[in-house]
Amino acid sequence: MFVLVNLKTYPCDAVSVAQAAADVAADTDARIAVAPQAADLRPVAETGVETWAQHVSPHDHGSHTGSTLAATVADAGATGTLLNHSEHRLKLADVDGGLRAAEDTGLETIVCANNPRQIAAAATLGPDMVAVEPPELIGSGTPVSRADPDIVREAVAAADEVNPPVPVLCGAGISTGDDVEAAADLGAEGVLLASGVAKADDPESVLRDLVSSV
Ligand SMILES: O=C(CO)COP(=O)(O)O
Repeated sequence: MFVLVNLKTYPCDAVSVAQAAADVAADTDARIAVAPQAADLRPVAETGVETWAQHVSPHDHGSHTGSTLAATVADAGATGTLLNHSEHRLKLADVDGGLRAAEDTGLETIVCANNPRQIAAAATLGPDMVAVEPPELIGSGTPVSRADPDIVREAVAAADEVNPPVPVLCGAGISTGDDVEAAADLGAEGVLLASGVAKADDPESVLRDLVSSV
């Protein structure tokens, strides 16, 4: 199971969460990655943790004020990027363009989606992975793998129908090893989570519990 911690814009210390994630990954052989804000990519990557961007733009160098280029995040140490997170929705053309920009730079990609129909559309675009996150459960503390297991099962089936090798992650409310185990039982190959780690008093112990069953 792949555990990807999206730090969003939570007021946590990105480097100390990244260091904790790097330590837990080294001790356990679990695959754990951290996705900080763009400005924190380089110091996070310097901890040695697998580092992902939260978003990249479809653009190349030029007159694109406010954009985050795939080449720039890769240069800062990111090896992958999320696209189309529920809190950063994109036009279809920009999901496709972001994917192509990431691929050209050698970044791994995850396209996020709200539901199984969108997962099918996302998988058709050929990302490395897709992630289903029902918006109403994001930040709720109620894990999708328990609150809405069918959405995970149906997302796995939808991705399998259009693009069989594409792994499906699930996210929203995931915060314990039991939640990760439940996600795996539903066919997910990873989890995407945020508040359970970013808002924890002791992120390292949460991370250790998260990977205890993987
Ligand atoms: O949006 C998410 C991860 O990208 C999920 O957020 P929570 O783990 O806070 O529910």
